[in-house]
Amino acid sequence: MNVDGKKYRTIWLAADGASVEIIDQTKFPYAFEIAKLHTMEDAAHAIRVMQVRGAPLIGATAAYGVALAMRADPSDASLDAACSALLQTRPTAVNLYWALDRARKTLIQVAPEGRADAAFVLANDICDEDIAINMAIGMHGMDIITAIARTKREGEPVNILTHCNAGWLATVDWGTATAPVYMAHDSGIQVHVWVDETRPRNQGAFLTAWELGHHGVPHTVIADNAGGHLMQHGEVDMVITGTDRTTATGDVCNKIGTYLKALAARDCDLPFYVALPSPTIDFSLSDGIREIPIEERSGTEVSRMTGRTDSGAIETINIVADGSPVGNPAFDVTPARLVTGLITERGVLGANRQSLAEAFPERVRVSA
Ligand SMILES: CSC[C@@H](O)[C@@H](O)C(=O)COP(=O)(O)O
Repeated sequence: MNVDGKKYRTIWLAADGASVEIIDQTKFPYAFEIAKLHTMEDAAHAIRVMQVRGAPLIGATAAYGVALAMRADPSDASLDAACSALLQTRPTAVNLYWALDRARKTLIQVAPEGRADAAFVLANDICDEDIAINMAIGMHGMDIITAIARTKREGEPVNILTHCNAGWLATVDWGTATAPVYMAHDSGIQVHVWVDETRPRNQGAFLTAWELGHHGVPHTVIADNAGGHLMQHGEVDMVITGTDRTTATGDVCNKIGTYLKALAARDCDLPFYVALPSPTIDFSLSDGIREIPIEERSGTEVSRMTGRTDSGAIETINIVADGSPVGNPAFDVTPARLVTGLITERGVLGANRQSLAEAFPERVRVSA
């Protein structure tokens, strides 16, 4: 997407052809900075500390991480070591496993002397595919927004609530949940986005607000707890979130607090959509609540807050009573029964085994 008139992806091969550049997302919303990854360890670090984050971008970064490892040492042992080191970086988004599995299966068939080049081609393909997938998600999701827009009075926007950042910063470009929003906005449909996930990491306030603002999409940041109230008062027309892992049965795992939005949407009889690229589907799982590993992150993300003071300094403060233990589960699972539809690159699907299997038969066979 455009940042101050210049087109960016979130990750790309640097001009030197040997390193990889990323937008450093730990600097948002105060600075737009590019960081360089020279080694597989740099890529693993970038995923671990969330310089890059969001399920599709984690997968793309892992693929580049393998390529950097192959440039340093293209042996079988190095390939295995790189895949297993990168797999340890974050547990919940299945795109990480998907990208590494694809990289390993592809590269093991290539002679070591050709592996680095093949690995960079593969990483680049994964990035290009992610963009194409998100554009298709955008087109399918835009149809839903268009239908709601037709029910609105002149000048009234379609109000969309999204949680966390499933925007272009979470992918290579366009985003998943935001792709329909950007496409609707670009085609002249009036949209307004309620932006939340203000805690624990402020991904909505820091990232989604930043990217919507830079694209000129009208939006309002709200506290996480405000969503249900706005739904009860007719201020929300639909919810669209992303997902880090979706089971074969349509259960959806996404940033903590997504489940509560889905419950409120159901109580208010509002559509709750989840936008996802097919690499986010884990066809090996059937029960999201029991089977999806949930990342437990540092309690300091809850007990501290970082922000910019009026004088421009970035400071971190403590906000929890001294001595109180703090828990920080980073994701939750929304059961399929609460999901109105899954917006995928192959259309809007029912959140159930049959719809997913019919839309992606080649994936079912591979994981069966
Ligand atoms: C298109 S991204 C979907 C999800 O990855 C996104 O909603 C999310 O939960 C990101 O969590 P994060 O912890 O920032 O990696």
